[in-house]
Amino acid sequence: MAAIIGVNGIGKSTLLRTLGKVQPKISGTIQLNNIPLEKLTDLNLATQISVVLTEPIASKNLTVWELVSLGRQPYTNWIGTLSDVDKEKIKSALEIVDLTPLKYKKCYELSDGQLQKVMIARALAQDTFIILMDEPTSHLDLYHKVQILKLLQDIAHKTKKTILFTTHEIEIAIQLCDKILILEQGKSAFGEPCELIRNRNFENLFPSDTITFDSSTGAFRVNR
Ligand SMILES: Nc1ncnc2c1ncn2[C@@H]1O[C@H](COP(=O)(O)OP(=O)(O)OP(=O)(O)O)[C@@H](O)[C@H]1O
Repeated sequence: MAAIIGVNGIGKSTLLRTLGKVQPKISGTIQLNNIPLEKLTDLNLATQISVVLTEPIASKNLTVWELVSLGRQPYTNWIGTLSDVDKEKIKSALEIVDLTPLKYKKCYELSDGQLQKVMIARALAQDTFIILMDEPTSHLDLYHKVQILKLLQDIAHKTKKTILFTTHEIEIAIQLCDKILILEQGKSAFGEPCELIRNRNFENLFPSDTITFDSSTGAFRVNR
């Protein structure tokens, strides 16, 4: 599980959306298993990368089951008939995020935290080895932020999927992520949290007259 962090406007969402081919790249090359992203068809890509963005869900009128079943779209025929395998994948995705009891609820009836779990389940149902998520914990309270990120960590470790997400929750990311990418103007650091702390990579993230990073606790302190 890896997080992309950095100050507002540094380009976290742009990078994530570009990696998922949701928007065209500005420059450079992106390869997936040595194949340039632009050479892959959208359908092929949809079996390898699932993307969860911050845009509100188009139809909250769908039930939880229906929304999660959209994750099977790359595998179903053109009318979207679900096979037994599709149904099994949806069922297991709902079980992983603990939403089985809510499967017939309409999405507009859910809390923000439950809705976020539905989006994770949709990505799981898509059954890709890479999941990209843009700010999966925005609008959640501290407890639910930690709950969602622990769930993602658990999924990444148990299923061996790569989960890459953007976040402003740097301190939680330091505690839960295997790797962190710190986006900065001109240079970016990528590595294990402890390695980044050792290399003092968090220390210049914010203006030091306002916020300093305490490497002994892995936390930020507001300068009074
Ligand atoms: N590599 C780049 N080159 C030029 N412009 C860029 C690049 N990356 C991002 N931008 C532009 O910078 C602006 C902010 O980018 P983006 O929304 O990705 O930042 P962010 O880090 O996700 O911000 P926030 O934390 O506020 O959500 C956008 O207008 C985007 O088009």
